[in-house]
Amino acid sequence: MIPSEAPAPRPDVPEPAQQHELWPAPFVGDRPVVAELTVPGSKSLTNRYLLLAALADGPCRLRSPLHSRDSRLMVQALRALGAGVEEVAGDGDFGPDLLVRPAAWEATDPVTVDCGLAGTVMRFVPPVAALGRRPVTFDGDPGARVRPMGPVIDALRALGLRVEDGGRGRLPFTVHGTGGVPGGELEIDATGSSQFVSALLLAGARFDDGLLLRHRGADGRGVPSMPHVGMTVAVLRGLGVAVDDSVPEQWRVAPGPVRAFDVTIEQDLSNAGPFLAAAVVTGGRVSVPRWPGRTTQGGDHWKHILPAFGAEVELADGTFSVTGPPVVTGVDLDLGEAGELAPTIAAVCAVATTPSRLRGIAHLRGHETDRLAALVAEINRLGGDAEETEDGLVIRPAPLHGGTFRSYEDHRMATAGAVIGLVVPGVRVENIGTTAKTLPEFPQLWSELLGTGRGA
Ligand SMILES: O=C(O)C1=C[C@@H](OP(=O)(O)O)[C@@H](O)[C@H](O)C1
Ligand SMILES: C=C(OP(=O)(O)O)C(=O)O
Repeated sequence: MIPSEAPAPRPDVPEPAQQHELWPAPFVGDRPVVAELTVPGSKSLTNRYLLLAALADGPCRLRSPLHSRDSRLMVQALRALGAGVEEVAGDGDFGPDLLVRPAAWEATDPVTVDCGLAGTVMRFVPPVAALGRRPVTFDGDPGARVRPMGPVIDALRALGLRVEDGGRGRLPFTVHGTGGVPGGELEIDATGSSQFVSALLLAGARFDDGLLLRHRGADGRGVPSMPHVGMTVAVLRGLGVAVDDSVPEQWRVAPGPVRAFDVTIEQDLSNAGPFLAAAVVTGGRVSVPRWPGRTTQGGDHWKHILPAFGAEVELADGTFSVTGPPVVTGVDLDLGEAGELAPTIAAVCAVATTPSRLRGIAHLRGHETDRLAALVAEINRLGGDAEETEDGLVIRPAPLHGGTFRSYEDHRMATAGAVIGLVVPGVRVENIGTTAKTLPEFPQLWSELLGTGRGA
């Protein structure tokens, strides 16, 4: 069944009063996209290092960090908690470096933290706020107020903190720190997001007794996006924090200092995705220099995912290249480890010549929007044939036509619309500016990719 007008994916979130501009997605038709480009720094690495700098035992430097809405919200949150963050000139292509002076925890006056729509801010900052002495109120966009937060709030309570949330288990809520967290053993259900695990591990070394954290999923379900937990563990170890993850779904963080650091942030491999997908859907070739040889980023999965569509991939001399196939075939993929990549993948599936099935991504219903509903609605609005399953999507080939592709304040919905628009004439993406969440340069980089931008 192909509904002509699908329901709004988030009926619980009011429509923005303001009408957003429609961005005419550049259409290339039969012209293969051939380009080389790099993208700004990783959101996940930038926001982890920013947070850990506020907890470190001395001043820290982030080189080539991401500068986007999510990273700015993290900076503002850490400043509110008493850390100093300053921009200094660096060698990065996408903005200055950041110098961070760790937080002083003595202040007692109440503050408010705006989480925007950033999962890394709304989940990672509250356990850090618990270390201080001031009441910290967390709030965010209307879309953030429906994102799952319960496991972090419950964990803080289990650690002895007072958290006022009006019984909602969501934003807004206030954490009342008392100047320290005893720590100890905790059990949470992190089936809704890996960020619940990361949030507690990131602060865990600063708890008096450290932390022993166990995941116990409803119906035995596991933690999604596990590479992001792996990233958290690797970053902590790199800063001298002892983490034992030898038992599945259990993590022990030893109490101790977080060593001050000077790091260079890798480019965001998940955000490289739409550009790589451009090669796939147009039968072109896109290369990304400075691809890390070893990385904890989930975006490294492109190496395994893009060949499933028939593309050829190569990593040579630090440059990752993708050559698109003559005919894009559908895929059957479990994306439980890489849910963040699903909107881009779904866009490629929508223009593939055979059916696709994406599995293991039920938790995408709690991302920036309900991504499963949003993808179905927007692919079908263009004449596609997409359907939700219990844990993912089925997308069948159908002739697509132009029209509006709504983005629901979701950066990855907006870039998914751009990918489809490359090969479907007349696609207009609503609010392309929402890409500022993690990639404010998207419209310019997309023009450069197509040889129509600066320096073309
Ligand atoms: O820890 C992180 O930096 C992230 C974890 C993942 O969250 P989920 O586990 O909720 O998918 C990912 O999708 C998100 O974009 C970033
Ligand atoms: C799920 C995402 O973001 P967040 O960090 O806000 O959860 C994402 O960027 O795809």
